[in-house]
Amino acid sequence: MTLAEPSRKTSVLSVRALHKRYGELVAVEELSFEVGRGEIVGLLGPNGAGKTTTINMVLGVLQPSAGQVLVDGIDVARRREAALARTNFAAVYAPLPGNLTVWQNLRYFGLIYGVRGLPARIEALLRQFSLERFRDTRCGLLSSGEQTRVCLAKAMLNRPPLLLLDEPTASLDPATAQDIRQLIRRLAREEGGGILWTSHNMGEVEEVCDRVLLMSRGRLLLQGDPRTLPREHGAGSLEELFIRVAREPLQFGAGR
Ligand SMILES: Nc1ncnc2c1ncn2[C@@H]1O[C@H](COP(=O)(O)OP(=O)(O)OP(=O)(O)O)[C@@H](O)[C@H]1O
Repeated sequence: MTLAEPSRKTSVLSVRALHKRYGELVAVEELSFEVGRGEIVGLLGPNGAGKTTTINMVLGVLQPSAGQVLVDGIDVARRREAALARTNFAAVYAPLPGNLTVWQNLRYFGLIYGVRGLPARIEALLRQFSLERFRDTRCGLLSSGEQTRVCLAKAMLNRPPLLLLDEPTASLDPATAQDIRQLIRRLAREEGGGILWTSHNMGEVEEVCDRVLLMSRGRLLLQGDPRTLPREHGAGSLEELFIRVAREPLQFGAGR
């Protein structure tokens, strides 16, 4: 199957009964969820809830203790390379090499991903992310917002059906963060990929995400539309619901 072929599956990500243990600590427990085509799903939870562990298992960086991850219908454990060709990732803690220019970085990662027609793809991304004037600038010299745009351009090189974004707007000023959110929403709409997004900014989550998954202590406790979920649980806002789940996870079933 080539990347251009549409998949018959509607989910770009299926996480099934995923489990991760670090010695005695259960970091992720019986976690199951889906991300649909063109859908932006927020993965939320207090520090230590298991979000990064989950993302690393989706990326095939960490091996699950049990359970299964399917990217675009492909089992990551059995066909890692094919699954990874259908995903990409951006996070502030994974910046691009600062000594390479924007163009060199896009070329380098484009070669790793085996992108066909790479020069034209790079030019299109430079335009899409308003990066043309930084083409020959070393990434280490760019501002945080500009570096985020380059990271997102890199993440779109292979037109991934699944995009993982770990706090993509952390450290950005409010105006730049809003620009980035609009850009990401447009990408989901126009490119049709699914996005799994982590953030601690509940206002941003309400604005961007179609659905949220609220985790605590490794378990998925609540999920739903970020605009209606708080009311369903007697909270005035997503932030209030988040704080209640963080402080009283047992009320939401964390101890089961
Ligand atoms: N390599 C490891 N060895 C042992 N424990 C680990 C390891 N990696 C993570 N943990 C533990 O697993 C739990 C989940 O961590 P994880 O980083 O997935 O949380 P998180 O939800 O991403 O948190 P944050 O919002 O702070 O980034 C935490 O208790 C953490 O201390």
